Amino acid sequence: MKVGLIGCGAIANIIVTSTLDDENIEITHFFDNDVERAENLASIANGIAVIDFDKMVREVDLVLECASPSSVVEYAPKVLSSGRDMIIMSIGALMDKEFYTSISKIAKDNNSRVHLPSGAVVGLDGLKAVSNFNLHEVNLVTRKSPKSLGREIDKEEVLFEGKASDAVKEFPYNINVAATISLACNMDINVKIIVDPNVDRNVHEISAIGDFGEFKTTTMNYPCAANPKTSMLAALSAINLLRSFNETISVGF
Ligand SMILES: NC(=O)C1=CN([C@@H]2O[C@H](COP(=O)(O)OP(=O)(O)OC[C@H]3O[C@@H](n4cnc5c(N)ncnc54)[C@H](OP(=O)(O)O)[C@@H]3O)[C@@H](O)[C@H]2O)C=CC1
Ligand SMILES: O=C([O-])CC(=O)C(=O)O
Repeated sequence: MKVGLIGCGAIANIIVTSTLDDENIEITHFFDNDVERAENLASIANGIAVIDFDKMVREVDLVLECASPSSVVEYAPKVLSSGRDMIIMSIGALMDKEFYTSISKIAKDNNSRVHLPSGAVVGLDGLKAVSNFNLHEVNLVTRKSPKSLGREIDKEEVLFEGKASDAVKEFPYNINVAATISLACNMDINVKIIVDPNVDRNVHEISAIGDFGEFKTTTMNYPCAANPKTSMLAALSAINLLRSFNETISVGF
């Protein structure tokens, strides 16, 4: 499977360096605002730094976005209308209902699919399982360091409390997980974002209550060295998704 990347930053670097020896995943095309970044990563993988986006789409089987919510809005319609599948990391873009509906239709009409990795949280398997079984409430509390959230503070502070659809607008690079959870359970979930000078992890706590019972998950992520907003698990979940396309037995659904 030939894969083209949009975005050659922290997530892309982990994905590329971790799949170099994987015979089923061939990351061949590298596209970024910053051509030098694309060239550097392309040289590691023996691939091509892309100038002509449309050409890249024609030459790959799948496009993996790990760039920004605005890149999803700009490029997803093109990729999906060409019949190519797409993996999206900047999932916050899909909280816009009109955009979500429009790319769903494009994908359906062109026989392409959108894949959303679980990203920097655990627990989506359970959430999906209970989502149609009278789920009452889902909450996410995210706690990150001042460095991750780009704040200079010396004591804990709640930066945001509200719905996921608003959280992704205020923190487009820090809370895509809220969008993933919302889409998994078909609910605009409750989100609290805390900046905490006493943590060096990106911590996400999910709690869900419904007729099934309740569950809580806590993910205490190491941030990526190249981008402290982003957790390593986000990249690892995309690698896991890429590998799942070649599995004959699927586990964990
Ligand atoms: N789903 C999840 O659980 C998670 C999702 N994410 C999201 O994944 C995305 C990638 O994260 P990460 O690798 O850490 O980000 P980085 O900032 O490390 O890398 C992103 C790269 O993409 C480039 N880029 C951004 N927009 C465009 C565009 N329109 N066209 C071409 N290149 C573009 C950036 O260039 P420039 O710097 O010039 O903008 C940068 O080089 C982010 O949106 C992030 O919020 C992150 C963590 C978890
Ligand atoms: O990586 C993380 O911990 C979460 C994140 O940035 C996001 O959801 O956008």
